[in-house]
Amino acid sequence: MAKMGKKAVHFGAGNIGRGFVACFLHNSGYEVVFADVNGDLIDKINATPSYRVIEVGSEGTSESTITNYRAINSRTHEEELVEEIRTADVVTCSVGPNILKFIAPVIAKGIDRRADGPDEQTPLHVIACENAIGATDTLASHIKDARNTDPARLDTHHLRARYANSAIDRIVPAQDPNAGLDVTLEKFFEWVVDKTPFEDVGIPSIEGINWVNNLAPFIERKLYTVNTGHATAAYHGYNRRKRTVFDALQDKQIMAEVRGALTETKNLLVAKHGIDEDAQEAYMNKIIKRIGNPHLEDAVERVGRAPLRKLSRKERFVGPAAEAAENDMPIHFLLDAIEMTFRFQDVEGDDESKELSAIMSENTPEDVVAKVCGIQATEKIYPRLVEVVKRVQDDSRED
Ligand SMILES: NC(=O)C1=CN([C@@H]2O[C@H](COP(=O)(O)OP(=O)(O)OC[C@H]3O[C@@H](n4cnc5c(N)ncnc54)[C@H](O)[C@@H]3O)[C@@H](O)[C@H]2O)C=CC1
Ligand SMILES: O=P(O)(O)OC[C@H]1O[C@](O)(CO)[C@@H](O)[C@@H]1O
Repeated sequence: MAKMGKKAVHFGAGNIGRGFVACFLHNSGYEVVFADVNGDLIDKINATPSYRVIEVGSEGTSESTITNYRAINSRTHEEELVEEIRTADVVTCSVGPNILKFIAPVIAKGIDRRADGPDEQTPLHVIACENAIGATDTLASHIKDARNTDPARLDTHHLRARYANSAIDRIVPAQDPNAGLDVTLEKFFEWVVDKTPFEDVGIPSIEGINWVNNLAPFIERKLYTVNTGHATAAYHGYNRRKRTVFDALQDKQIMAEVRGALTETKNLLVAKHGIDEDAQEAYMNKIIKRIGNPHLEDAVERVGRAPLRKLSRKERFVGPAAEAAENDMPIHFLLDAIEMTFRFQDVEGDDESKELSAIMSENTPEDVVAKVCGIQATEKIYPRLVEVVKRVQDDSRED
């Protein structure tokens, strides 16, 4: 039976927002106020009293029903949203790492209006649920930016808000446009949150969260296994004209590329975090099975979306490859995946793939590596990335 009275404001009423975060908040007794910029979606949410979350997998299908939510357009109804944040218990988001700076100002205004807890009001618990290392820290730094908050009150900000990083893992593919608000997703989920920022003010009771003291190994293991593997399959699949990730993994050569890339990240994770090698091997096999779920119909273009973000310094390919290279570990398969990512250009509906294409045609290989991957000439991986970029540029000139 759901407990009443708690409120969460969730930015981003998309796939992971409706299908995962809001679902868990609802099941834990929260009223969920969605904040989004998509007017049609807002109207649909406010006109639909419930939606279904449908879990699919080889074990069969199961459903749950989500109720007790509302939606606010953060572009047109800022004052209303500020008040919701002032009176909320939790703020979460799943908008994409590049959008965090845009949602920060309204959150900052809501926090500035709160009472200085914990006696008067418990500080707001803020958790960003994005595929990025330290996404909540990034959001917090935008919120605390003097342009967004009251600089005079920064030294008491921690009395009004606390920030915890998280790792979130669940495959939620693009949804059938005729499905309304319903979300179809995989059964598996993992949501790990750093509990240390909340310990003295109370950890929110959200069923399903694994609260930990040290998030770093969890987020790196997740990003460098699930996301590296998934994106490797997607980019190789895209370049070999496969439709879905499942289709890509039926190709033995692509499967070998995925296994190769994940073996390279496994070597790094084992050496860096002391993760047991057999446990990591088992995790890797489980991930390969998950990303190959035939029931998800997950298009390679969705999984490959935003290639510039995915080629950046702290992300799923360049992050582990740069670190492995510094430690003289093999990175052959990661470089293959990076090459396939550089070839993901001019994809319909993906602005970053168009931007990538322009960057590739207007810059030297050295400048591309610096601009896109954030890698310096002094780093061991640098000449190998330059070689990859040069090969992709040469091939495009021949086309
Ligand atoms: N779909 C998945 O399988 C998973 C996604 N994630 C992460 O979750 C985040 C969101 O991914 P999805 O839900 O798949 O994307 P999505 O595109 O389905 O949802 C994003 C939502 O954010 C909204 N939005 C955009 N700008 C906004 C703004 N300024 N203010 C408020 N809302 C705004 C969009 O209108 C959209 O409804 C990404 O960081 C992704 O990496 C993490 C784990 C799994
Ligand atoms: O925007 P991104 O980083 O591709 O995030 C979505 C990805 O997150 C994952 O669900 C993993 O949790 C991938 O399966 C999915 O493609």
